[in-house]
Formats: sequence, structure tokens, C-alpha cells
Amino acid sequence: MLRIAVPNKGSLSEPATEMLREAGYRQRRDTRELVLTDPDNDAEFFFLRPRDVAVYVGAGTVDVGITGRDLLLDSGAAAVEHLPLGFARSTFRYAAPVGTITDIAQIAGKRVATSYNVLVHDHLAANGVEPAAIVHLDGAVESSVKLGVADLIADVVETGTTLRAAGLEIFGEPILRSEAVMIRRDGPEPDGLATLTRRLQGVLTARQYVLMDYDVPLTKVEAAVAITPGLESPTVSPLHDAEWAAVRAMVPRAQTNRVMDDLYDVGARAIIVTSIHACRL
Ligand SMILES: Nc1ncnc2c1ncn2[C@@H]1O[C@H](COP(=O)(O)OP(=O)(O)OP(=O)(O)O)[C@@H](O)[C@H]1O
Ligand SMILES: O=P(O)(O)OC[C@H]1O[C@H](OP(=O)(O)OP(=O)(O)O)[C@H](O)[C@@H]1O
Ligand SMILES: [Mg+2]
Repeated sequence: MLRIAVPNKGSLSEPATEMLREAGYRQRRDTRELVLTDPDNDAEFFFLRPRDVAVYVGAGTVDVGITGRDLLLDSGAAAVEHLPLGFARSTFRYAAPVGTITDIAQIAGKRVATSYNVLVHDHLAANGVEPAAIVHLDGAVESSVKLGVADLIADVVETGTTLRAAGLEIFGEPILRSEAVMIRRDGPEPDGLATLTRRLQGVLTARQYVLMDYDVPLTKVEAAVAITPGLESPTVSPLHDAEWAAVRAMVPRAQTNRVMDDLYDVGARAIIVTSIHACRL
């Protein structure tokens, strides 16, 4: 049985469970459940604190897990990124009271509050900057400057709303770009991981692509197919009207409207877009 660690709380928890459910696995209905067996899929799920997932995977007590790239790197565990999962995207950045710090060299001699001490220590060391202290906090790091325990922070930034509310602004380049990732122990792939990987890739593809169908005059098929090359090659079928063909292709979801405009311009009509429920490439 493949042993899979899943975040039990925080921003990773719900989307991780949702993704596994979409991939056909049983998931818990009650958030107090700590372990769940899915005998049909030869899998056992352990619901653990997001920060602890890498520790268990690194120790080899579970085979794989879902966590954040930032949490993985901060853990120092003997675990590696196996598959990026495309949700919980964020950057990890320095921020200070508006107008006070503009360059990471100015961090020298200052107090930095963070929940990610290893990330910050390594980043400052790599840049030859020596802070006065790295102050560890569990959360609500943005409040630390106003409350006087730090001069600046290093924290997760998504929309920047929390920073702005605290009177802080980012400076310097992002320390890291993070998202949810599937991790495994450093070394050979555990048995059964290939199936889980293919299933998750299927969910990712189904989320990233739509199916586009349209009719196009035979003389315009080549021009239309150049706009929708599909993943391998689009399906072109005859229509009752011998002058026209029907085309079906997968299109990146984000480009849906631009592609429809371009198809219309070359003469395609009856352009229909459908969501992909599941797929295996
Ligand atoms: N606003 C956010 N947008 C995207 N990802 C986030 C956000 N906040 C936290 N994360 C990600 O969630 C992971 C941290 O999970 P953790 O459960 O420790 O914190 P949390 O999501 O802030 O939960 P909590 O509600 O306990 O504060 C990290 O990978 C982090 O990058
Ligand atoms: O850029 P934003 O969209 O504002 O999101 C970023 C904030 O979200 C998370 O905080 P969370 O709400 O989880 O609280 P915490 O700091 O106590 O973990 C993170 O730690 C940041 O504070
Ligand atoms: Mg948080």
C-alpha cells in the first residue's frame, strides 16, 4: 500500500484533498479523521500538519506527501520535489515598513521575523548579509514589526493584502516562488507512485486544458489546425456538407478566448468549448 501524507489544516488542506478526490481516491469527510485507508486504490492517507509532511517523508515512514515547496525547503528533510501541483501559489519575500528598506544589504544588523528560519538563514548567508537576529514566529508575522519584536519580516505573499494592512511593503527579489508539491524520499521511487503520479497529472491536464470543437471549410482546415495543434494532433472528421470538416482539439484553458477569436477570423464557426472531467495522456 502506498502511504500518502496530506495536509490536515491550513491553505493546502482543502485543495489537496479535492485534487486527490478528483484523481479517484477516497478522502476523509470528517476533518478529525487522522488516517484513512482506500483499499480499492491500494493507498493509505495520513492527515498531518503541513509543516510535518516533509519530516515524515524524509524519515521514510510515509512514501510520499503533499506540502508547500517553501515548507519542504525549510524542513531540511531528505525529501525531494516529485511533482508540482499548481495550487497554493505564492512568493516568499522580505517586507519592511513603507519607505524604510529598499535593498537586502540593508538587512545587516536588523531583526528579521519569520516562520521559515532555514530559508531566511540560507538566503541571507548566500548573499553575505548578517542580520542581528532571525526571530521565529508561528504565524501573523506581519504584526511583528508594529509590536516591536522585529525590524522587517520574511513571509508568504499571495495578494499582498496582509502586508498592506500592516503598513509593510516588499523589497528585493522574491526569495522563492512556491506552490503545492508532491514530495518523495530522496532515492528510488516507491512502488505504486507511478499510478498516483499519472492520475495527478491527469487532473492537472484536465484543469489546464479545455476541449474545443468547431466546424471549418475544408480550404481553411490547415490554417485552423495551426491555431489549435492539440497535444498530439487534432481530430479532423468529415461533415455531411462535403465542403466542411469538424475539428476537435485540446486548448490551454487560459487561451480559450484568444483561440476562439483567431478561429473565427479564419472562418471557423459553431465553436464549442467543453471542460475536461478527467484524462490520461
Ligand atoms: N495566502 C496564501 N496563498 C497561497 N499559499 C499560501 C498562503 N498562505 C500560506 N500558503 C502556503 O501554505 C503553506 C503553509 O501552510 P500552513 O498550514 O503552515 O499555513 P497556512 O496555510 O497559513 O495555515 P494556517 O491557517 O494554519 O495559518 C505554505 O506552503 C504556504 O506557501
Ligand atoms: O498576500 P496575502 O494574500 O495577504 O496572503 C499572505 C498571507 O496568508 C498567510 O497567512 P494566514 O492567513 O494563513 O495567517 P498566518 O500568518 O497566521 O499563517 C501568509 O502567512 C500571509 O500572511
Ligand atoms: Mg498561515
